[in-house]
Amino acid sequence: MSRYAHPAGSRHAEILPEDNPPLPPKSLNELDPQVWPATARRTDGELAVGGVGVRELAATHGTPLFVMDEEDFRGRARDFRTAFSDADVYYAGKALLTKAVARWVAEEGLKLDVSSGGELAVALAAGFPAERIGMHGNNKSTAELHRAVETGVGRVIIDSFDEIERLEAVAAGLDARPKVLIRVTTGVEAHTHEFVATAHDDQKFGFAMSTGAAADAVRRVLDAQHLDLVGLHSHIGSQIFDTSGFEVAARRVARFLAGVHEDLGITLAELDLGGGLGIAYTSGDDPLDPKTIAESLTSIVRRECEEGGLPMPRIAVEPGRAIAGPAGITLYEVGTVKDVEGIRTYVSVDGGMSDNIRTALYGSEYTSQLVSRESDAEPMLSRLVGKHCESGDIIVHDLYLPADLRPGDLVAVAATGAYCYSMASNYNHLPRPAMVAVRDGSTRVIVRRENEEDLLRLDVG
Ligand SMILES: Cc1ncc(COP(=O)(O)O)c(C=O)c1O
Ligand SMILES: N[C@@H](CCCC[NH3+])C(=O)O
Repeated sequence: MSRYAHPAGSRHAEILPEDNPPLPPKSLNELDPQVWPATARRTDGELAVGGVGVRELAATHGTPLFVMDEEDFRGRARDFRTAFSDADVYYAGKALLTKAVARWVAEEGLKLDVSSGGELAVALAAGFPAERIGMHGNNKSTAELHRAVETGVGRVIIDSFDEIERLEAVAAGLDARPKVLIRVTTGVEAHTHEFVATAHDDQKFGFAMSTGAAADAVRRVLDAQHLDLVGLHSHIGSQIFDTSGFEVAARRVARFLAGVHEDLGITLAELDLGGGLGIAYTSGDDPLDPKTIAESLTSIVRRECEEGGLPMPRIAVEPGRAIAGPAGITLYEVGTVKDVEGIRTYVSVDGGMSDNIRTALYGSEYTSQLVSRESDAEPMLSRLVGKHCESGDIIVHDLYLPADLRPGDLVAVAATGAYCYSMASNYNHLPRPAMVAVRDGSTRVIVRRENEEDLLRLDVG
């Protein structure tokens, strides 16, 4: 079970107790299909994804390298579309957004959630239809709102009283009337890391239902002449494994919808229940499947609406991680193997917290293996670390790698498709890795590797 999955408080940068290492796995070469991308296979010992061997990928494109299994990504997008066939599925671009990814999303018939002007710009550059985009953000600037309204995004999710005024002014200036949803917080304590729980009252997102702010926001938006209120939005957090948090939130927000109907005589047609479905980072993780969650949410909303005497709204969801996460791996080359006698072996690779900040930030767990070959050597208790000047620059806290691991070997970390590239940095002036999409034996660079020129491009001093 991932540490991340527990409401463990601020466990970021915490080092696991040394006396409690995990048990070695049965095999160091076996790929758990729950954790690795759908097309991942070992052929003659070497890992291939999308029919392309990792040695060829590393030789041609260098390391670290993000490798996206296009078939896996598209398959998961399709699974959501099928499960939510009577609803709207907005892929949450914050998990991973490139022009190619935006096109996959469009081709698979999903809509797109963007949470900044930058994400909107990437989507538009990819030719993503503006009317299928929803715009999020707890502090959207006037310029961002202007761009969203001017380009005709399908909806804006309002997050603050200031934004109501700002968006009304922007819309009036453009003589437009954008569709808007109000983001409410339901008071649900999601079972996840506190940094990514978003529905309790003491945090920055949305309008609290418990304090009356949400009801106030509804009234103010209704008074705004240039805003077309179409629904409510609730997102409880991210990397969640149990249905109960989603269910309680769905019930509360559907009741609130019924309250709006009763008090104001207004029927809001849309109910967006956000994203947040967890994925398997390790074999112990047990993710929910889209079909189960779709059935449960739909029946809860239906029941509440029947009881409140209002028509069933159109449901929307916003999965990000559950579509992009399992489709991606990161390929690294081992640089040094350092045995700290009696404790563990530190395996340093050519990336680190600049391409995966999640371990340092949330104490996340990952699965990693030697992938350029297989090995029958003894399992060696290891810590996979990067090349940054931080002792917290850890990619995988505790794992077993084969004792014959040596510099030049390739290791892969699974389930890095979401929130790794999108949260990458240039710390220590490391160029950000390239990203390739692999499918049916062919490889396409979808984001090129940064180089020294890129690192110096903005430094005009
Ligand atoms: C409003 C909103 N929608 C969707 C998501 C996507 O979440 P996830 O990637 O966990 O599905 C997030 C991130 O937590 C979010 O804040
Ligand atoms: N970035 C986070 C999740 C935040 C989701 C966006 N609201 C992660 O890596 O898990």
